[in-house]
Amino acid sequence: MQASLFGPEPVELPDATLDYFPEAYDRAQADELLAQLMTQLHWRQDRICLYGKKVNIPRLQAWYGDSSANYRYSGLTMQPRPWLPVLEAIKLRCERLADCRFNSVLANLYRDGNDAMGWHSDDEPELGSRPVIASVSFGAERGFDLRHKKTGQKVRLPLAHGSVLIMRGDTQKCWQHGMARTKKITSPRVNLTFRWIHSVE
Ligand SMILES: O=C(O)CCC(=O)C(=O)O
Ligand SMILES: [Fe+2]
Repeated sequence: MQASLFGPEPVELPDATLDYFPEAYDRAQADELLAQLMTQLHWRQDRICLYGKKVNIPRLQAWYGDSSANYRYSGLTMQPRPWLPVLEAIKLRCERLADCRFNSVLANLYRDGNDAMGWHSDDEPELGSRPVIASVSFGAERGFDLRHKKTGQKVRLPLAHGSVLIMRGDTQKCWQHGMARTKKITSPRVNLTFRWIHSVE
């Protein structure tokens, strides 16, 4: 497969390094990959403890990677599922675009505009100090919100069907990101974030 025809488009923000490839995949490829990811991934409903109550998180998730890429989450050690061919192919494309390697991917399925992700940084110790994260989007275009931790500056990047956003440098240290609910969206979106997990003892 050829590399992206367009981009990267650098997104100029203080204390962040972002490269956006709006058409890493063309429309036909992106349609096909969306269908494969929706049907092939082992989507599950995770629950978190909120004010002492177990509640469903507002999206479905799946975790794949090398068997060594364990990570700890709320006191549990999570084992990734072994790679699927569709994920390995997308991983390779991201490794070429980002010029680095990934050993795991967190997949999120936003079934419609009611599904969302709260403000956070991808700053777990397993990710190291200046992680490179490649975020691939298929399906409904949703607004990816960024908020500077010190200045409060806010930006919304609409992430297109078939796009790749690469976050690196101080992006996680200085910014939070999230995805708000929206009544306007009634169709699904799949997002894959490729990461390198270091083993932490
Ligand atoms: O769905 C997105 O675009 C963001 C996903 C995300 O922030 C994450 O998986 O950590
Ligand atoms: Fe994130």
